[in-house]
Amino acid sequence: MFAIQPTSYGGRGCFASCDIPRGTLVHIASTPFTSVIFRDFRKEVCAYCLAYDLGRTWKVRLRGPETAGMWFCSEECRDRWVKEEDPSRELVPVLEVIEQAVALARRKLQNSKVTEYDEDFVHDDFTFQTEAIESLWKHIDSLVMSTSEIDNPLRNPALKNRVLALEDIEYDSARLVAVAIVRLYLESHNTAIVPWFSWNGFADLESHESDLINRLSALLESHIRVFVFLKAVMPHKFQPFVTIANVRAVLGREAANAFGIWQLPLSSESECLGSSIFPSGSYFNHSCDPNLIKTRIGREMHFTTSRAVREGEEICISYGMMVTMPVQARQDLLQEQWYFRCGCERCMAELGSEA
Ligand SMILES: C[S@@+](CC[C@H](N)C(=O)[O-])C[C@H]1O[C@@H](n2cnc3c(N)ncnc32)[C@H](O)[C@@H]1O
Repeated sequence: MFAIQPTSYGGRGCFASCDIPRGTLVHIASTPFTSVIFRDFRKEVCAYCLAYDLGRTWKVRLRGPETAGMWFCSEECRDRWVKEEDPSRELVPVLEVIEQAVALARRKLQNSKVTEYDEDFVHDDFTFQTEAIESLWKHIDSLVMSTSEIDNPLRNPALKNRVLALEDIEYDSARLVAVAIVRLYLESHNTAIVPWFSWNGFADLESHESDLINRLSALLESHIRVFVFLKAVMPHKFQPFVTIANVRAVLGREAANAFGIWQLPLSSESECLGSSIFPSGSYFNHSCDPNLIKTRIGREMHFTTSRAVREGEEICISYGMMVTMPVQARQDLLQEQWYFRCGCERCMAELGSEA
């Protein structure tokens, strides 16, 4: 019903291949390539259908001793998660190891006097030039490589505190990256995958890594901690895939492509419960006069036309609740939160008439 083609203002976009009536469901993005329910909410959000009942704790856990930090609203959801997300049973042990490492790190941190890193890698005078960022990552690589042969980064004094003092949001990022790395591992072992589910399909998405860290220097330090943590805890067979390039690939793509898992029904009071990346749903550009509505139905994202669309017209969603704002406020919000200058037809027309 639509094809992905280049646009003149913002990379690729989705263009109608035929006339599409209003109210047509043009796409369903079903299983995320990777996703995470934020730590604060994970007991209250079903790991399969994402049901959230105003803070009620769900009771169903995985069968067996591993809990992998997941709660389910029903046994049916639990069994569907295992069947659809982890048929090869590679993911649960990885998530479990992360959970155990977090618990251990928290205990160690409580018993030690360490509350901060010995020294941040990103100093006040750090310049966010590409070369500076690349050479910092090279430095991290050499620190990790010098220890990983014989041991893990927890034994390296320059890295240890960095792993121990991870923030909740960094554990969330670590889970998001770990799921993607398990997918990559499975793919490299020829486990059957659907096309939208390939690492290449994921890596083809846009990255906003440099915009992200240029705006908030702490994020570079944070990405480093996520990498070092995964290097320390991911089981041996996944280690060849725990590379700086892969960690940066996931975290950079999250910034440009993640769909927030918002509490339903959606309102300005809704909590953001987590984050999912659906490559197949990531080619819809933003418009301040959208003709497509995205709706979360359980764990799926549904994309439905909100008016009739002509063949050849671009189909766009709105990335946030901003269509009623004045043009400059919309531009500022999109730049601030999504790192791009909106080039949609409405903005161009309104900015043109203001000039
Ligand atoms: C989810 S991706 C959409 C697909 C993307 N255009 C691509 O080629 O991969 C979001 C990115 O597309 C670009 N984009 C989306 N809507 C835009 C708009 N209205 N104006 C300018 N750039 C836009 C921005 O770079 C944004 O970070």
